[in-house]
Amino acid sequence: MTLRLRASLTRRDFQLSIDITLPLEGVSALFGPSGSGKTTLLRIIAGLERTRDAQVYFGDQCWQHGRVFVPLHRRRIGLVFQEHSLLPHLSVHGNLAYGYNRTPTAERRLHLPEVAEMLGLTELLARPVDQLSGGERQRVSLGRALLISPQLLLLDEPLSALDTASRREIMPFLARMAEQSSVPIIMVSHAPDEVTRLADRVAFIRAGTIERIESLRATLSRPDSPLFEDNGATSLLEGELGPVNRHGLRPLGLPAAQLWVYSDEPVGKRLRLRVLARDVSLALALPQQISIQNQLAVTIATITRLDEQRCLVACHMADGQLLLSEVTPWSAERLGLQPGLKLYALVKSVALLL
Ligand SMILES: Nc1ncnc2c1ncn2[C@@H]1O[C@H](COP(=O)(O)OP(=O)(O)OP(=O)(O)O)[C@@H](O)[C@H]1O
Repeated sequence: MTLRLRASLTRRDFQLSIDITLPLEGVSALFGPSGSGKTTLLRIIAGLERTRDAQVYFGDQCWQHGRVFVPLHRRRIGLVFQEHSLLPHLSVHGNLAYGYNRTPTAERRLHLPEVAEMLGLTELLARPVDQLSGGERQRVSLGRALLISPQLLLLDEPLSALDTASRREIMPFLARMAEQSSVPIIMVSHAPDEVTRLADRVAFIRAGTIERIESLRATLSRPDSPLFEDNGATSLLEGELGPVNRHGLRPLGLPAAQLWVYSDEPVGKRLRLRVLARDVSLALALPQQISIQNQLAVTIATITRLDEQRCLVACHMADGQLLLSEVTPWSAERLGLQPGLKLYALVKSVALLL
């Protein structure tokens, strides 16, 4: 299933010109700088920005083309914005039930108890929404949008009004919602950590045009990815969680490509892990007397000179996943690094993306 979108729009200092086909499975992030047109694009998809000559097709449904213009409520889109827009005089339950009760019975696919459970709201159902934290309120907004059983969820920077602790708290719920609800999500974000954590693919927008659409994995494997602006190059690894050892650590991934992590998730659960390239060192032999637990046999795929002081070395792990390491050009020369060389990656720190 895809969203096909063609639209152009001119404002005083701003020109939007879009012609894209966006796959709709899972989470698509719309990533770009402030003023690049992210919200405008979302509004065109929702039918809130009525541009002449735009064409919007959701799968084989025509939402806008020529004289056809389907209004927002008939597009069956769930919307969540930066600031919550809950009904202040109602409880959590009242807010969740609001859209649900207005959805025709035949179209209801998601129901209140399961959505409340998914978003950790079951214990809060009786609470008035003005007695909730910012993060809890945003979870209610997500639940309310889901309970109209939408065909598509549009999230416009849903976490950006929250403080760091609330963002961290809500991310696992968002991830779970994306995984369990099977509703495709388009999420506007300018936070690389959100995108790395939640997205399956990224559409990069700049000055009113989509520069490219690529899978998260593809974007993380190129050294010039705009997602690296904050933390430098980052690897995204995936694996199944193993049982806890006597030190409280658990293996993630296949035995030959295993990283040790702390986690309370169940055995067998697939988890994403983020590793910053600057936290990965390379060694020609397996070091013996070293505190670093995570030592992996890898093979160099490519070496890219980033600047005077840094080389990015992309390595294949034994399971085929790509692990990036940042080293100095001096180290690269000293170790004789070249594509095809087998060596060891020492991973100083990993972050589980729950
Ligand atoms: N109602 C409006 N009238 C005129 N210009 C507008 C209007 N809304 C947005 N703009 C302009 O259109 C351009 C794109 O705005 P848009 O809100 O889509 O960007 P954005 O990428 O979502 O930005 P941000 O990340 O800051 O929210 C900007 O130059 C903005 O100033």
